[in-house]
Amino acid sequence: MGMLPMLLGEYAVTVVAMAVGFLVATYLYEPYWKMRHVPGPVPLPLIGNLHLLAWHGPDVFSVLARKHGPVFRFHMGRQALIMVADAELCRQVGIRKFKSFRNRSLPSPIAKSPILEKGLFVTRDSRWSAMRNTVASIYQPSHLASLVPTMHSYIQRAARNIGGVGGGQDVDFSTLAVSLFTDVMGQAAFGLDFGLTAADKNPGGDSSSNKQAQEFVKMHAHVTTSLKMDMTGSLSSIVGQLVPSLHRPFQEVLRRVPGTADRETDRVNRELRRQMDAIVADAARERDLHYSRQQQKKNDFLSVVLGGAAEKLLTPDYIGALAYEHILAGSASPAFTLSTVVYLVSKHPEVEDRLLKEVDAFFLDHDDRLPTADDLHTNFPYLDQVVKESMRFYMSSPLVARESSDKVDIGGYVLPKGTWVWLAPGVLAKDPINFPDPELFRPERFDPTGDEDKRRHPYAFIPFGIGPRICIGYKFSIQEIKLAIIHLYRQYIFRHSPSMESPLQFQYGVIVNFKHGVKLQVIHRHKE
Ligand code: HEM
Repeated sequence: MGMLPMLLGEYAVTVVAMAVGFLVATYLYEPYWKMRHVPGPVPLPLIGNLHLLAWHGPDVFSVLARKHGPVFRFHMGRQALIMVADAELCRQVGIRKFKSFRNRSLPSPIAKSPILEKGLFVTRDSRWSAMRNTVASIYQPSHLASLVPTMHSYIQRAARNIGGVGGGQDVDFSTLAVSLFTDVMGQAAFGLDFGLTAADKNPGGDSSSNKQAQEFVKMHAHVTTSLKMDMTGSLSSIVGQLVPSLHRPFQEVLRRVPGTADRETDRVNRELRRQMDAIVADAARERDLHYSRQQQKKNDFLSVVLGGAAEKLLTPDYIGALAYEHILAGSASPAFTLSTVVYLVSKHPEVEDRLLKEVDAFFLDHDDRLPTADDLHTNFPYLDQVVKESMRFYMSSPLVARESSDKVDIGGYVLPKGTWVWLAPGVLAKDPINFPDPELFRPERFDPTGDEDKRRHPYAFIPFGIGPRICIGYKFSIQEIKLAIIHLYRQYIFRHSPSMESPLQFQYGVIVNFKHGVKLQVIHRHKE
């Protein structure tokens, strides 16, 4: 062998290695290069700016907005996000330029989740608008008002259940709130009583329907908590965040490997799909039976969607996904909000005092009065402020995702088609310009007759998102949360358990959740 071929061989290896290095660097840095005209922190290879999120938690977005201005770049792995942290610019993205921002941009583990991909949250363009128009009727005020008695009976049932935990014992309020709203949503979405808050049912009971419901909810909890965005999810979802195109191949391989989180997620997704399909098929059969017997129509989500002209648009798989999405979206966020209200109120005696006075005044001389949807809207002004301030203080969805469908200018920055633009309601909620002393819990700041409320930008407080793509369950949740608070505070007050950590710790997934629950002590207000 002569020297020349050997040198050529080494040379070829070097050239190939350099070419591969160049291609990898180009692949990783291309998104940064395209967005370099937008200010922001320098991304590291592969992880982008995720290390900042790990260090500071979501406060990082307030820190970056202060440093770089209201429009800045943040790299989630390779993916560039353009963050918008200004109320007027949020209005532009969410409302004024909605035509260019109809769709949500979502990390691959969420967008490709078989359980979510046919729901309203992930669907895009004309299919989304057709689906949204179809289900919007269920959120009309008259339909919501008709749900009050059901909500009421479940809330009373759960409240009785809390009462059973006496003697200064701790309750994990957040778990209880998830059970409560899952029950409410089970009824509202499927017309089924999951019975999670039924005092007369043994939660671990062995009736087969009870067991099935428990299993369903266990899987449901798995879906809610496994969609994490902070690099602590399954291996494929971590890889998917760093290099989105690798998510699917990794998932395909890992779901075959015993013991992996991907395998468990795959099992749960399949099983949930199977159960949802069965529930939809049952509901369709029952509906036909109702029609043939001329019985009164049912008003749960499934029956309404099945009964509408929607059948051509919504095949059973879409209907199943929509109904399931209701349970998923409809239990976790309202439960988070209710738990934060109770947590914050029990820390602020002056707020608790005013709230109790308002609740008691409503029932004065009418002990068995049931608040109507109208009452909830108009007769509890302070409660309204308490709920808003709690949502501002601890926001369950501090980021709202959009994607540009053409070239568009936001705040003086021209963004190419396909840019991921994320609004930051969590940053707006802590901005002293709109919320003086943002670290103080002060419900009165939302008093509509007060100066602070009048001065505030109309889109500075957007915990349910903004524009045509705003949360569809917005009014539904406010109604159930208010109803729950009224019933709870008629009977109890709450105090922090000594075993609860302070300050509260959170985990960041599709929505924010508590790391260790919200542990409270329940005190009966009127001991017989
Ligand atoms: C406190 C409770 C809740 C909060 C804070 C909340 C928050 C949000 C947010 C921030 C969005 C994104 C909006 C946007 O992109 O502009 C959203 C979307 C959505 N929410 Fe909620 N949500 C809550 C309760 C509910 C409930 C009870 C349901 C179901 C009944 C629900 C169903 C949905 C759906 C289906 C979407 C997607 C809407 C679409 O893309 O058209 N949410 N929610």
